[in-house]
Amino acid sequence: MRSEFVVPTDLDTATRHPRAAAPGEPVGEHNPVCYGCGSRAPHGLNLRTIAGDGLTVWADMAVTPWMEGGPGVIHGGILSTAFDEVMGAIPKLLGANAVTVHLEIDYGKPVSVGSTVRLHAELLGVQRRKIFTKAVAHLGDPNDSLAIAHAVFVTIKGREHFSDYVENSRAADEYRPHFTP
Ligand SMILES: CCCCCCCCCCCCCCCC(=O)SCCNC(=O)CCNC(=O)[C@H](O)C(C)(C)COP(=O)(O)OP(=O)(O)OC[C@H]1O[C@@H](n2cnc3c(N)ncnc32)[C@H](O)[C@@H]1OP(=O)(O)O
Repeated sequence: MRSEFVVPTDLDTATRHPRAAAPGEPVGEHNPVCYGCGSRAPHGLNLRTIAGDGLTVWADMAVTPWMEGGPGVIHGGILSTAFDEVMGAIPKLLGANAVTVHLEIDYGKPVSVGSTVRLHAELLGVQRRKIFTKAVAHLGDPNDSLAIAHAVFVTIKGREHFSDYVENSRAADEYRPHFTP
């Protein structure tokens, strides 16, 4: 499948954090009310991302009727959200808090409502605070991809980054103690 994302040639390697989820274990939600992974998000994907071998993760997403875009197929924005979420678990394997600064999707084939898509993401490398990732969506054969995504995440200091916004969170009551000096 075609992708024009240019992966820098001078990326550094990185190692899995000693306390990161082991292969086969869920990576865990970064926010219980996150649209992508939150188990308590009233609307959302409720994706459960699992650590793979090395610096990889995967998740399965059932494509249900509310995800429809074109007749009978998934909306590209939903697939994009799922990619962002799954690739966003890679920084956690490195023990880092990070947010997306760049997300690029190449859509190769329509994805049918009723199917279950597997999203598989891997670390490409790091460069200073930047974390480069790639992901593939498929129906069981990773070599027969439906779509490919690339994303760049940048590490942040969680409290600093979210302090001006945390009061807007549905879970503000739970977060407040962590943000009070
Ligand atoms: C109790 C506490 C709880 C806290 C718990 C936290 C949990 C962890 C939450 C995770 C949540 C994930 C959720 C899902 C994924 C989202 O949905 S994330 C949401 C969408 N993303 C955002 O809102 C990010 C908005 N952007 C920003 O806030 C700022 O750009 C950032 C990320 C803080 C970076 O700003 P900065 O610190 O000033 O850094 P800056 O020097 O501009 O950039 C750093 C590097 O990134 C590069 N860069 C910046 N933008 C780009 C770009 N668009 N393309 C390529 N490179 C870029 C820069 O060139 C620079 O590179 P180098 O100079 O090292 O080569």
